[in-house]
Amino acid sequence: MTSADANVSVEITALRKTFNGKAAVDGVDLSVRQGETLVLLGPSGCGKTTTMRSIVGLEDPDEGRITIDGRVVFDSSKRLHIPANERGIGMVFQSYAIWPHMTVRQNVQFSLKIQKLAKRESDERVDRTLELLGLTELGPRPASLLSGGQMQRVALARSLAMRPSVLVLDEPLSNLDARLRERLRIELKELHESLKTTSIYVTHDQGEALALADRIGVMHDGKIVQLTDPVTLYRRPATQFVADFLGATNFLPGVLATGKDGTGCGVRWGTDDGQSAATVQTTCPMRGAVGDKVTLSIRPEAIGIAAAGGEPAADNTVEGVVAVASFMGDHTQYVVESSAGQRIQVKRTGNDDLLERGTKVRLTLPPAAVRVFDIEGQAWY
Ligand SMILES: Nc1ncnc2c1ncn2[C@@H]1O[C@H](COP(=O)(O)OP(=O)(O)OP(=O)(O)O)[C@@H](O)[C@H]1O
Repeated sequence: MTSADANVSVEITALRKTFNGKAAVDGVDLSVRQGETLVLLGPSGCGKTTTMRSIVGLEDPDEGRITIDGRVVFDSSKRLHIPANERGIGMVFQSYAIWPHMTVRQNVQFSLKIQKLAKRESDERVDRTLELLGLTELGPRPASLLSGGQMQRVALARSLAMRPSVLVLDEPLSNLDARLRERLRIELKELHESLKTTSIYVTHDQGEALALADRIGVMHDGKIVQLTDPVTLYRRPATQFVADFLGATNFLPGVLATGKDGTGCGVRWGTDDGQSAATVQTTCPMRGAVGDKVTLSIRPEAIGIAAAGGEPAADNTVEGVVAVASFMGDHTQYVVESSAGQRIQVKRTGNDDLLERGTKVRLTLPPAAVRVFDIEGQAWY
């Protein structure tokens, strides 16, 4: 019963879990590599927690198979379900779940009692873990007297002290305020770099996912719709849902105008019937027929903006008027009303002069930054 691939830590095959006849997890296949942080990201109700609870052993899935380091811990066809406490998984949840009547040190030590370690080894491990998480000074303090951030650090210390083969974290930072969340996010990242514990991290916070993940699996309606590294996910979303969920983007309706596979395709955009003046050349391969309805997507920071000087119309440019200009310190956020009537978001960083509301502008859409989605919302690569 061992996995063929030693680089795989957690292997999930055809996982399915229904509640009252409705699938919460609907055929998930997932391989988590040794030492990586894999983030499950998605909107509320998409099935992240149910997937995570199935891995940990707190949920009894209807179908599928789960292995951890080559050991089968769940197999519906064999009615095999190894209990949670025998799966060797450390868990950190949104609610801190630490014992308030114990000190910080006792909290961490208590988790090791289950492992029946010799006292000296247990003491050493506790010391090392407290040090790793910057909790040494707080060791004697009753856990009830800690701040939220400190409590979450204790919860993490408690799991890490057990040296789990896999660490599962479910929205561990979501009860903390924004500043603390950012600080702990950096600490988590550093901790992972030094320990390389295989981690599965569940969140609906895209910033957290991008910052922490080696790979992100985006979930939608119980399925993983894209699984890749953060940069690819952001730059090459596979579906319109992913493009929309991860970061801001402009969606513009258009009609396929030209194109041969291998050279990219051109889209008349602006209105559903393609009657506007602008043609956008893209590097996306041709996957449809001229006249098909498509949706263009371009990120606000990819669009160039400059005051219009009466230049002749050219491909990949759009004329418009600044409707909103918001200076945000490190960037400026514009909303431009295009000549075809769309409102297009543009984000500029750097020291460009601010373009005031009412300024006539020309937007530039670089071909490689434009993605094309068909009416099913699938991207063309
Ligand atoms: N114990 C349960 N009984 C009935 N329905 C459930 C149960 N647990 C989850 N569900 C349903 O299954 C679906 C997936 O829930 P799940 O908690 O896995 O989603 P999630 O992506 O983790 O959401 P959130 O971010 O809000 O926690 C939801 O529709 C939810 O209402």
